[in-house]
Amino acid sequence: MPVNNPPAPLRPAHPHGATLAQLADLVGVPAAALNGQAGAVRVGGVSLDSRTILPGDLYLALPGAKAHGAQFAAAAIAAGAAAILTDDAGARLLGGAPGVPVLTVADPRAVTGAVAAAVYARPDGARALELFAVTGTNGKTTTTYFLNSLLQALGRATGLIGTIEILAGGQAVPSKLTTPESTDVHGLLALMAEKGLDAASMEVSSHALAFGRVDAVEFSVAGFTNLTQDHLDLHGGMEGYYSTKAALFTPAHTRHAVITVDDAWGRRMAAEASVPTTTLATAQPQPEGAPATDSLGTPADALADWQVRSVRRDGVGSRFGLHGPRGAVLTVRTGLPGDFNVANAALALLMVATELLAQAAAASSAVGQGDEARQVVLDRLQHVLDTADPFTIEVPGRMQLVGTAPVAVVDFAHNPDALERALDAVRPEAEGAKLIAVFGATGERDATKRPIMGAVVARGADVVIITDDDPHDEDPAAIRADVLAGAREANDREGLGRVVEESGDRAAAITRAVELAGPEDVILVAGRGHEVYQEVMGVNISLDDRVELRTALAARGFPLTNASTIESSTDD
Ligand SMILES: CC(=O)N[C@H]1[C@@H](OP(=O)(O)OP(=O)(O)OC[C@H]2O[C@@H](n3ccc(=O)[nH]c3=O)[C@H](O)[C@@H]2O)O[C@H](CO)[C@@H](O)[C@@H]1O[C@H](C)C(=O)N[C@@H](C)C(=O)N[C@H](CCC(=O)O)C(=O)O
Ligand SMILES: Nc1ncnc2c1ncn2[C@@H]1O[C@H](COP(=O)(O)OP(=O)(O)OP(=O)(O)O)[C@@H](O)[C@H]1O
Repeated sequence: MPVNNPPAPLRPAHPHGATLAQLADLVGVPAAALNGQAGAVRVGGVSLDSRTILPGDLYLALPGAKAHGAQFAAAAIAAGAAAILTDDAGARLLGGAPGVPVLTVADPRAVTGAVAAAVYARPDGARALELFAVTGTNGKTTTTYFLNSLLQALGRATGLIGTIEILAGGQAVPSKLTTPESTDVHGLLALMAEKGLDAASMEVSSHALAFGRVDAVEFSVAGFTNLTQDHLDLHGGMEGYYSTKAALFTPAHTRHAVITVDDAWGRRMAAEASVPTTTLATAQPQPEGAPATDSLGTPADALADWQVRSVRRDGVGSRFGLHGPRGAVLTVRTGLPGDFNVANAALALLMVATELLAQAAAASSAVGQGDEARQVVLDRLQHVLDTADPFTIEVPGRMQLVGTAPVAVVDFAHNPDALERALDAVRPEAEGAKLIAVFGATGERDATKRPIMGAVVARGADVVIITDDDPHDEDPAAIRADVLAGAREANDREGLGRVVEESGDRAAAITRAVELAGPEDVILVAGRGHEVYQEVMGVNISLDDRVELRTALAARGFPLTNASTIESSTDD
């Protein structure tokens, strides 16, 4: 997702704010360091981007990979910044008399979350929202949408923060980052509380954890989906990626953890979590009755507190049972295709169940009615699952059905595991029917996954059309060459006999896929999901896979769905 012009920050209309003296105390700066009356200056907001400073804000001038925030201090002051917090290097860049008070700390990013939390805290210090966090390589967006839908079905007034959009009580704002900077996160949560919301679901990316974007945010329940290769450019390797994610499952961030233990990373996460943890196994026993195992051969199902069992196809979606301790069973349905959406639905349900069961246990322990209270929670959840069908929703660009014959799907899969699962989920059942995949890799992100993804598409699809994604500042032809090399190598070495084509223009690649399709075939356009711009050399070019696919299908007279989130998402 291109990040060119930061949007106006979403924050409360009536922030309580904090004085510089209070903030100096919080970050360990001696009061004597504040000259004259500076300690009495009250800041009403906080931002680490000069372009989103509002009058009276504290500007956090942080060192970055490309620049030092102090280089933008003049712009921040011109926008009305009342004070600056920075490091020694920033203070030197500011020179002697910037014109506003300056607080200097060794590592400003390390205190950013706490400062933002203090500025946006409610005067009574109360925690306003029940917060649910989802992390993992894949499934964060879908699981947060499922959480949001289930919480609403339970009567909660909800907010959502994630890759696609931010929902803050009647306002839907397209997202720039999966997890915004902590200054924006705290502003958003305060805005949600001001609007009377009482619960929110949030995606927490590994970048967010690495850059302290959820510092001083207290989650009720944090959920883990899975860990497979991605973002190795940031983390250096899987071990670094794992330990960054593991930081979420500590008392610094959450009160409870719900961890999917289908693979060895999940089991390690559950073993190392330092908060009360509930485990979930979603991998299906194969064959019937045998325990599910991971690549190390360990039975996941046998270790988990809750298990997904008896998955059955139901239309394009699935039905399953979620089995828990003491004979608990919840019967669940999701209308979204793929076993991974069974896992996402089970995780969302168990996160909410964990919170409700913890509340019920706390309320009933005094009167010794734990079992009854537990059953009331489970019955309520089952009632809502049966009546509201909360996991049958449209998640923009996630397994989104655009056409029916051929089945034509747009999906966000852009790493090896997601791609393999997405291809598997849409494989046509009719004999002789083809799966046609359109795919391309992003520039300036983990280049090692490109040939791997090329091979995955060649193995999973009958016809492969390799195209561009967001090249950013890289040469798109070179990115395609990396992906094509993986696809052709797998095709030749494994004798797959696939048709592999190249088409740099993504809209043309989608049209080509439709040209090659018959009504019995399936088209999967993977990698960009809900995105409506392609970023090429700093320029945003309008491109929406769903619109292109629909136009190409319509031109050939193929039947379309009436997916409702296509049009609206092109408005931003
Ligand atoms: C690697 C990374 O995450 N970098 C983030 C980081 O950049 P940086 O610290 O290097 O910033 P910089 O560009 O050197 O600028 C230094 C400072 O000057 C400030 N500045 C800069 C320009 C200006 O005019 N005024 C101004 O105040 C910046 O806000 C920054 O604080 O701080 C910036 C300010 O908030 C972020 O915009 C930037 O996100 C970049 C753009 C980004 O694309 N991040 C992606 C990779 C990311 O975080 N993705 C994950 C999800 C990944 C996934 O799961 O697929 C996400 O959570 O979205
Ligand atoms: N639980 C899952 N396991 C593996 N793949 C999944 C899972 N859920 C979804 N996917 C696949 O991954 C893609 C991305 O899903 P989703 O957007 O929900 O995850 P995400 O973690 O938010 O991804 P990102 O961080 O890249 O935005 C989907 O389009 C689908 O192909």
